[in-house]
Amino acid sequence: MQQVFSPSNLPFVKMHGLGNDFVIFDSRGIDARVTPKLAKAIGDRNRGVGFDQLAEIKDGEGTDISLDFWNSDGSRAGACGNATRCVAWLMMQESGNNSVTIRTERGVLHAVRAGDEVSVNMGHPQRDWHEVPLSHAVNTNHLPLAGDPVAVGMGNPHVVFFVDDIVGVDVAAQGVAVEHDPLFPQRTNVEFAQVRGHDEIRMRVWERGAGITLACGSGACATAVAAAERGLTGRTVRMEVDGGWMTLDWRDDGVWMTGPVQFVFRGEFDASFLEQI
Ligand SMILES: N[C@@H](CCC[C@H](N)C(=O)O)C(=O)O
Repeated sequence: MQQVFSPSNLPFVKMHGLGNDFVIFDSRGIDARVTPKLAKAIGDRNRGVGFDQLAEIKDGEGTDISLDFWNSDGSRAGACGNATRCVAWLMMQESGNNSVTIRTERGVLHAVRAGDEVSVNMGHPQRDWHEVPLSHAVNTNHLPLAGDPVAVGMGNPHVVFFVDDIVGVDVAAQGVAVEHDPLFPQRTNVEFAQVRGHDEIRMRVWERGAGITLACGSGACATAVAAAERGLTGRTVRMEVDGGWMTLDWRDDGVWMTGPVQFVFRGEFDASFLEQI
């Protein structure tokens, strides 16, 4: 019988990476598990705590830990780069080590300290249509959509539009329309990118299941891959998102993403809140 969360076993941590904010649970050693209903209630910015994503730490499987991710609409996500960096920081603070291995839906990720920032190898990009995934076979470098975007899977689906004037993009209106386009059977994250030079990109994002966020780590990785594939940049870029700056480095062993993390507070839920869910 699965244990139901109760205030005594539901402490949480609030963190953000470049303003992409997270509630982090540590479910290691207990049977209780997050549910879509619980995630959606906690993610409500008026009635709950509010987050872009919830990260649930579970026992490792040949790794230090495992991680599951939930969006604020209660949907699951196969990857969450900024939350991975935040949790990696927590684990490194706990262990005193400078690296951590993390099992996620997309496989084993490695994170390391990078000065006062955290780097994570988000793995290799998925470029075949069925890996992204898309609903049918198309050229993922030139999707049959207005704006000629690129599709890249990073454990979750992304579609990247290159634009000349990123300030003028209506991210919400265009983002929600593309998120729900039938070409994406699992919906998609939507990035808009303006290339500033061979090693610099400005990116804004509409996230599947969360809407506009100040940063998206897997989206930044997808954008860096798309730009390099199109020959618009090299494989190492500095990227400015609404929440600040990060570095992307597409190496032979995967796409490394580096940026800051910020601990905000530790909290615990009141029983009256949990009882209403
Ligand atoms: N902000 C995350 C991406 C979170 C998941 C995304 N909304 C999805 O549903 O795939 C990141 O930093 O990667």
